[in-house]
Amino acid sequence: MSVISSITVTVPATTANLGPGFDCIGAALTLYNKFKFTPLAEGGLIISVTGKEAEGVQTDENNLLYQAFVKFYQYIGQKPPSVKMEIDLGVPLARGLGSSATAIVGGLVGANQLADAPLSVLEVMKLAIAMEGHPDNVVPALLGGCRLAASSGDSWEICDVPWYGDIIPVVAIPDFELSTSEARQVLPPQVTRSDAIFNTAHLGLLLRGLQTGQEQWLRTALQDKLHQPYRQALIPGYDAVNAAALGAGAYGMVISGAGPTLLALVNQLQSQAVQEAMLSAWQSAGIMAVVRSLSLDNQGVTYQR
Ligand SMILES: Nc1ncnc2c1ncn2[C@@H]1O[C@H](COP(=O)(O)OP(=O)(O)O)[C@@H](O)[C@H]1O
Ligand SMILES: N[C@@H](CCOP(=O)(O)O)C(=O)O
Repeated sequence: MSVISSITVTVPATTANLGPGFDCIGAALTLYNKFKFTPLAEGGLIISVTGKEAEGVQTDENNLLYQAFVKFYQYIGQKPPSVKMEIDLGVPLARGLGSSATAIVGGLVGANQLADAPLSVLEVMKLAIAMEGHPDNVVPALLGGCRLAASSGDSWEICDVPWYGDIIPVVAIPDFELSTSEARQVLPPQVTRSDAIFNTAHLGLLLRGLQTGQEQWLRTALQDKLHQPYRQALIPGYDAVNAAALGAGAYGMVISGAGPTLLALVNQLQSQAVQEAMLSAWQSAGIMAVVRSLSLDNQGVTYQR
């Protein structure tokens, strides 16, 4: 076995659901968390966190990055080593940009590398999906790009979704948190057949719209009936920001992940106007926000020894 002094794992943020693809589609974005793992000869656990919102991350054994690290060693039947974990936060917490997915993927990949990579990427992916409970943020965080995940028995079919180059993701990130578990609690346990059909058709159209950039398809496709109607009430200013984004020429606006970040898909020409309109609408509703134009990350998780 080789001796590793430390390993740094970089994991991208994600935007899950993309409107009608609840719990099955997501894309990796150019915003990153970095996790450095150093084995400790003297024993114990040390967790340090830097970056904006660092005080929101636990620094004991309840830390999600550490829980994923431990999960990996349980899976391979070994005792987790003592470790120092240095977290550099670039992904805002509990905003619907997959911060929990970065911690789960980072912990599993960091542990796998420290242990000399006994698990394949697919095995790590299955563990990550099991920990997160749905695939749509951990899969693109791990593999990059836009990904559709479909379960097949106890395995997963993962499909790379082509993304037309001129479709730009603009994220409007408010200064309040909404935990994914809270945003899942408002969802009904059952949906009507007509709502299921609506989303099936719109997700199909979305895949073609993302691939071709066909404007009218994208405008129609971003609608959803499975989660957004129930979650909008948790996001003050939602209607105003949506109207502003559409008025400035966005193809559409959706809730990023479980929210509260709002994601507009735009073309290059409209990007600046949409960003300004979303920011101003949120400010008028009394909410501070950061609005950014991002790109798709096509690499997924990376690591350096
Ligand atoms: N870098 C991190 N290290 C450890 N835990 C993290 C990290 N980022 C997020 N978490 C945990 O995940 C929680 C947020 O998860 P969640 O509610 O699913 O929101 P998100 O939409 O950001 O994934 C945080 O409150 C924290 O407990
Ligand atoms: N499909 C999930 C996605 C949650 O993503 P996150 O980025 O908010 O963790 C959901 O909508 O609940």
